[in-house]
Amino acid sequence: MLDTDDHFRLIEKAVLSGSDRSDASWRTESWARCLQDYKLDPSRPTLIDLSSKEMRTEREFFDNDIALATGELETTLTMIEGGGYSAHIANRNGVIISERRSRDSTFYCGSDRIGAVWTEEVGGTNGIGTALKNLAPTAVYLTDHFYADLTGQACAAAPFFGPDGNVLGVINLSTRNPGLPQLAHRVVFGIAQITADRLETSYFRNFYRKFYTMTINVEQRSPTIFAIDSDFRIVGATKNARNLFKIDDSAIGSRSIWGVFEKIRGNPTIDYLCEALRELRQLGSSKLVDVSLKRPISAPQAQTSVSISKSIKAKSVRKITTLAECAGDDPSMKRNIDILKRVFGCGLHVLLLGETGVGKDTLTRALHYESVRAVGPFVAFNCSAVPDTLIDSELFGYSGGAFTGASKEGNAGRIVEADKGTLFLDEIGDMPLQLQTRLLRFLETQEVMPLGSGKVRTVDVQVVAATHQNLHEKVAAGTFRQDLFYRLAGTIVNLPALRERTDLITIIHNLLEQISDEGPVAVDEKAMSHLLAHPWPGNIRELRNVLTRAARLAEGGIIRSDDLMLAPVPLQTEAPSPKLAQKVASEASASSARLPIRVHGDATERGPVSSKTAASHAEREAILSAIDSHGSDAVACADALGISRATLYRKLKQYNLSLR
Ligand SMILES: Nc1ncnc2c1ncn2[C@@H]1O[C@H](COP(=O)(O)OP(=O)(O)OP(=O)(O)O)[C@@H](O)[C@H]1O
Repeated sequence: MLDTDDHFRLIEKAVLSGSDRSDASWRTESWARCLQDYKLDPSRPTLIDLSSKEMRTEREFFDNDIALATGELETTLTMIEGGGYSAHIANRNGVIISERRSRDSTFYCGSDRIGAVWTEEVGGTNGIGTALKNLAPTAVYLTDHFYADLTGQACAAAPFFGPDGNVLGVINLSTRNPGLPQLAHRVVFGIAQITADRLETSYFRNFYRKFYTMTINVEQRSPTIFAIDSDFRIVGATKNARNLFKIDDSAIGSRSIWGVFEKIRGNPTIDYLCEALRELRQLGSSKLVDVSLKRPISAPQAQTSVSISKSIKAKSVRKITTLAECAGDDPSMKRNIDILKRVFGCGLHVLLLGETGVGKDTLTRALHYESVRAVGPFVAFNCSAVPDTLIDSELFGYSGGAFTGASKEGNAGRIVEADKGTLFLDEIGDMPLQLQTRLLRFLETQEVMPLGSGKVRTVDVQVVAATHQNLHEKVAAGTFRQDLFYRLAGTIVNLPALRERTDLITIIHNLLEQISDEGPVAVDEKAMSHLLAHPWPGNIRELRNVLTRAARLAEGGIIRSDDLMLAPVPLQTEAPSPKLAQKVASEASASSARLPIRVHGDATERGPVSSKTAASHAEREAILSAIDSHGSDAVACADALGISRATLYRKLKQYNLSLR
């Protein structure tokens, strides 16, 4: 340990002259902050320990994930045994919230205990605080410390980042071992960084456990991982992925992975990637999915390899329904699919008509994945989910800075993202009139010109449009262009409502196979007769929801009529799902004094038959409460309400609401 005066002189000289070892400018800068900004005295350490009450708040940062983190510390300690190190996790406030000590505590740094605050403002130059200040790994060896009292210890710290790209905490390894060579400490420093990266990866995978994760193994060590949904839309990206591929927050939840790889399309590895994604989707029922690609990829700045994994049981992964399953045993569906198979990919656009929940989206995906286009992207765009003002830029793209609020990077747009693949335009009836003209031009020429780019790009896209609305009526009312209708209607296919199909039993069996994750589930005779008699206004979606719930309630693997809880025939034209109906009912019951309401599907049925306004009011309240609980997570909100995302977006638009 250095004499206090000598240490002060060393600091003063470095700060005043700005001279220090060229590789230690970070140290001079930190010392300067300690002296000039925080007014610390190197001879008088003023360290802070938090009370156990205060610690409860500090731990909340890590919630239930603390076990995950301390598990990593254990592993790390076994790697550096013998050096006398202890391992810590500090939260983003610089407070140590978890600790693992080596068995021999001779070289334990007593001030590095749980509850100690190690921000640079309090602890001077130190591993945790300075790593947090610079958001970079930092090794603080002996006299690098600001306080003279700490110059006998060595620490190696590395920050790790949360799923939102912001710092989550710091891994710190420290020892007072006087015989420790600096070289050995450098090795430990490397291990601290590996631990931080592993932790970041674990948090990311855990946070996005319901999604696919795609890891790009770039030469840089920091984890480069994307979380993608089943439409290949990016729902999350690690800090390094954001930096490397220039992803900003506006891209999360909106850009597809194909847009990110746009610049490197044509690369054999991307084709390989498509192949693996297809494989991923086809993997059966309850296997863990982990697809790795070994071929090099020339992503920006690195020779890399790509691996995609889904770390949860495939039962939670939406299984791709096959064309055969879509057809079932219904002659009209078989005929429809026969026609669609012939025209798909041969230049004719397709228009699917049918009530909500009949399977328009599902059928389009099946067509895509069972066609030659399967190696290309499947891009779904819901015209009612995007505010009218954004449809243009989202669909046709824009170049960087094309308008106020546009991202610097620009956006290729969904049409370009779908190049060589399929574009599913859901709720086409909601496409604003002025954009219908633009869409028509694209359908005629297969050319797009992103906003502000001035460059025309030719693409090869199979378009499938869908709607539950009556387009003829819209054409007659002048809200849908007749020429667009005819252009889209290269092939028009009407999907039958579930009550019109002749194969309900087959569909029930197929659905039970898809949803029963804890062994086979059967339906008893009485329950089956109820299922066959129900009119299914919500079509396959409603049937699926009813069966999913019933399968959970079923005792001994047999669904009985009590498990079905079928809703009476709805009052509204578009049936809310059972879950939404239930929520609507309870909302209604809360406001029953003001709004007498009768809602189907619940024992709380009351009062005279409702006015539509009252039902809408309750429905709006139910949606608001889902948003309150799930914020901007559209999937969770839709799940909670028991409706599809598309319906959620439509209802948001209808009630003039938005996700937070
Ligand atoms: N043939 C099928 N077999 C099993 N499940 C199906 C089938 N068709 C549709 N589904 C399921 O029914 C639900 C609704 O399907 P989908 O979203 O494709 O309907 P949609 O007609 O596009 O609805 P909307 O008009 O509301 O967007 C989904 O959960 C889907 O998985």
